[in-house]
Formats: sequence, C-alpha cells, structure tokens
Amino acid sequence: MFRSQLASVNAVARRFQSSLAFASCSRRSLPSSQIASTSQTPFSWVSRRTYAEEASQKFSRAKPHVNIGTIGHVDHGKTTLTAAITKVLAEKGGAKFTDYAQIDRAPEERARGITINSAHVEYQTDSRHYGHIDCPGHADYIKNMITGAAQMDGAIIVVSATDGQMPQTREHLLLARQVGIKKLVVFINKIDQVDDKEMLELVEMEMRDLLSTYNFEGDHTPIIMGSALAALEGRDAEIGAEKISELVQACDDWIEIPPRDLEKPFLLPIEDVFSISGRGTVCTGRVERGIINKGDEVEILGLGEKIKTIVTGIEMFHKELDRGEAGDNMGCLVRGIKREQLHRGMVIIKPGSMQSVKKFQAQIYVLTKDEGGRYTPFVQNYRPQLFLRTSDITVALKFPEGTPDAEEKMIMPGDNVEMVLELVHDVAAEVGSRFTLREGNKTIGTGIVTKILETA
Ligand SMILES: Nc1nc2c(ncn2[C@@H]2O[C@H](COP(=O)(O)OP(=O)(O)OP(=O)(O)O)[C@@H](O)[C@H]2O)c(=O)[nH]1
Ligand SMILES: [Mg+2]
Repeated sequence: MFRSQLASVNAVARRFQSSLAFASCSRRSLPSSQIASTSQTPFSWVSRRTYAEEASQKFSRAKPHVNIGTIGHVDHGKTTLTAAITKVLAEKGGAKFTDYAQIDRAPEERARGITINSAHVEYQTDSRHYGHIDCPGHADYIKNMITGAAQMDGAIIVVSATDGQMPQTREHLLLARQVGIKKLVVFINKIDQVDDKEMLELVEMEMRDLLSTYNFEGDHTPIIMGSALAALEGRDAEIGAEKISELVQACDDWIEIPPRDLEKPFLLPIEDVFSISGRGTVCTGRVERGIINKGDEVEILGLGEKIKTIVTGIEMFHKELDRGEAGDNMGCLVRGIKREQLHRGMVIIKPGSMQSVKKFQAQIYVLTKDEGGRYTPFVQNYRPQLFLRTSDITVALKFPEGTPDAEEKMIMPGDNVEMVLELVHDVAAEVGSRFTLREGNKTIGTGIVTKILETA
C-alpha cells in the first residue's frame, strides 16, 4: 500500500482534502429520499465488512503499525535521513532501500534539490511496522507538510548542526503540535561538518528549550546526533549507520502506539433518523470509532441537545446484533426518544467522552482556485458552511483575539491561517477533529480543531 502511495504523493494531498471534504458530504449531498431509495430498509445499504478484515487487506498486522515521518527546516537533511533509514534497515531485512532520488523524484524537486511533495516509505524494526512520510521543509510547501504531519502518530524533527534551529524548525514544531503529534524524536544532522563539541551541545540545549516551548517534553525527548549522509553513503559508521540504528530504537521506545479505532470511546455520527412502528426511534450511521453493546448507556450531542439514553437494539444487514464496532454501518435503537428530538449531524457517544462546542480555534488551509477553491481573498466575519462529520453549520470566521489589523487583514487562497470559528449552533468536536469549509458547492478550505473556546 505504501509503495503505491509513493508513486502518487500528490494523491495524498488530494485524498487528505477530499477525505475531509467529501467523506462527510458525499452522502449528505443526496436528499434523504434518494438515500432511502437505494435500500429496502434503513439498514441494508452496506454489506458487512469488519474493521479487522478491512485492515488486513492493507498490511500485515503481525506488528503494530505506527505512522511517523521527517519534519524540519529546508535542507537540514530530512530526505537524506529517510533514505538512510531505509538503507540501514534494509541491511537488517526490515526495509527496501529507497534512494534519495526515488524520494525526491519530481522533475522540479530534482532540479531544485528540495522536497515539494511529501513522500511515503515503509520499514520495519523488530517490534514495529512504520509508515514514514518525508515532508518538505521549504516554507512554500507548508501545506504538504501539514498534510503529511496530520497523518503521523509521532515524528522525527531534523535539525542541522551547522545551522541550529531555523524558522521552519519552529513552524513545524508548532504545526506538529497543532495536528496532534504528541511525541517527537530529534535528529541533529550533519555532525560531520561540525568539529566544535560545544556547538553541538548548544544546538541540543536550544532544541530542548524549543520543544518545551511548544509543549513537547523537552527534557525527556531523545536527541540523536549523527550524519544521515554518512549513513547513506555507507561510511563513518559511528556517526552514520550506528546513529540511524539508535534513532530507530528511540522511535520504538519513545513514540507511542496510538490507540486503534476499536479501543477509542464509541462515536456514531447520525446520518438519518427513522421511526419504526412498534419499536421506537432508530438512528443510522457508520461507527467512527469504538464499540457498542446492546444495553449500553450513551449520550446524544449536538444542536443544543444532550440526551442520555440506552441503546436497546443494534441492527445491521437485516440482522439483530449484540455489538457494533468501528467501521460498521448500523441502525441503533434508542430508548424513549422521539424521532423529532434527533437530527442528522448529532452524534451518539460513550457518555462524557466528548463535548458539544459552539466556538473553537482551528488551523485552516484555504484552497487555491486550482484546487477548486475561491478565486478571491476574504476578510474576517466571512460565513461559509462548516462540514464536520455528518453536520453542516454556518460559521463566522474571525482572527484570534489580539491579531493586529484583524478588521482589514485579507486571507488569500493558498494561505494557512489560524482562525476562530463561531458556530450558529453547537456540534460535537474535539481537538484534532477535522472539517471542511464550503461555500455554495465549492470546498474553500480544510481545517483541524486546535483549541475549544466555548462549549454548549
Ligand atoms: N555534510 C552533510 N550533508 C548532508 C547530510 N545530510 C544531508 N546532507 C546534505 O544536505 C542537503 C539537503 O539534504 P536533503 O536531505 O535534501 O534536505 P531536506 O531536509 O530533505 O530538504 P527539503 O526537503 O527540501 O526541506 C543535501 O545536499 C544533502 O546531501 C549530512 O549528514 N552531512
Ligand atoms: Mg527533503
């Protein structure tokens, strides 16, 4: 799977946007009468395929899978390091060597000697299978970096010993934090070019400070110093291959395996609501995460409601079940609730696992016209539709408090901005929730929630 992704790195960016944009709206955009006509009963429109089956088609689950990648300032050696990791692990049988030129392979990348698209490689250690995304460092391609980083469970931040931290070192740390990466490993690269030991110590100290500034565990984060180029060229093993092995070990030890969807608290975004005579009210939708058992207590959130109830029946594919899980499209019978109380866009959750919010801060990427976005800039108080899971809600976009010249400041297509979103009614969301912004039938932006400012 990852190799084919390597072939179409652009598709990743597109998929990111479209998954944000259309996952929630493809079915939404159909009038509900049309949805109903595709099925005989509310629960028969999907064949059952369990999460595990789906996952096993993607890659072997023998080892836990973790998504990581390289981030950091332009030219500090991310791509060289990526190639070096595959080389060192290939010698141990855990990877296929992917040379530098196979990672930065677009003509423009080769001509300019920089990474533009993020690229995927894969490798294995004794204990894990890694998907690795090599991100661009150049400021012009920060969107590709965000797209890549948003998929990572942890990351390797590369900093050159010759320069120390630079603008994109800081920007990437900030963005890594915002897209929800919890743990980083630092690789201080190019130590073959620095003789002064004190200089290396200084770079390390400054990196620890910087990590702490961005709420990473600066004091405990593993920092490895080496030369990616030496490892790639197979020379000076003590600063080359050995340091790569140390780095990979640090990733194994420090970066945590993320909870899988099945282990997370139950969440079902409601797609549709039916009243089944003699039985009661049934909500349908695809379970986003977690599991649900018949008889479980749940909360229903959104649109000003916080309803406590019990799931008294689970139905899928015309069959009654005792349990539903992430990936299942199911109908959920809820006790004592009237059909009129429930609407598409609300969520059924494990009690207390999520809040309904009315105002939040988010990192937003504004699509360019070539990406199908707006042709013209906008200013604050712009009011597009927010699409989050199955809900769509009008929002007002504002700059965070204290932004200078907020009134006149323009937001251009192609910008990455941090903005405050005020919703006309509440929706269940949390830090890390992804959404899209649409205007008419255009997707104008994609974003990720970074801070909750007001709950319902
Ligand atoms: N001397 C030395 N040069 C290195 C080392 N690692 C990388 N380089 C060189 O640094 C330059 C930039 O390396 P890249 O791997 O392309 O850097 P990058 O971080 O991927 O750059 P972008 O993706 O464009 O942000 C190349 O000329 C590499 O050969 C190293 O350990 N020592
Ligand atoms: Mg690169």
